[in-house]
Amino acid sequence: MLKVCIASDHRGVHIKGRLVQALAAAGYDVTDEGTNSEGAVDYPDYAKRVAKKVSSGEADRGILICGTGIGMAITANKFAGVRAASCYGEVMVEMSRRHNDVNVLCLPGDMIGDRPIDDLVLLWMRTDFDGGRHGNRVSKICEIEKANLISDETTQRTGSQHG
Ligand SMILES: O=C(CO)[C@H](O)[C@H](O)[C@H](O)COP(=O)(O)O
Repeated sequence: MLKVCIASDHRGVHIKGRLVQALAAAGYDVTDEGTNSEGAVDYPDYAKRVAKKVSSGEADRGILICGTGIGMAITANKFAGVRAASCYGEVMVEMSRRHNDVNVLCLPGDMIGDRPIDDLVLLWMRTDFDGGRHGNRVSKICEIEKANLISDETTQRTGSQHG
């Protein structure tokens, strides 16, 4: 059974609990990486916990929830082998698996509110990658990632434009 790791910031914590229960009830091996209160936290800290596990192979899939899913996706995509996308709605969720082999689903807590999304997340969990021409394209993403890692090492780029 797939291992799935889940985390949220304060804008997604109201959804995380019920998703943990739904995933466990469906037989997935779920690890909850927090946050566990509504106190404000920084989404990169939680995206990192999940993305590290997916990147290392400790988890097969990750699920992250913040206000929009965008900050979580930006952070998770910094980790090798992670393909994270902010998706909401059946088509986006299904296509993220079938065409992009997305392994970290990022959800917009602000847009979900109290609506049940268990079915949407379970759809994402059970949808397989189509492979074929999509496999060639995802391989190109992996090649770009590999080349960028090497060029980062050689150019020793450091620093940030923010903060
Ligand atoms: O990461 C986000 C945006 O991409 C999330 O929406 C965060 O949850 C949001 O930025 C947190 O903002 P807050 O005003 O500190 O609650």
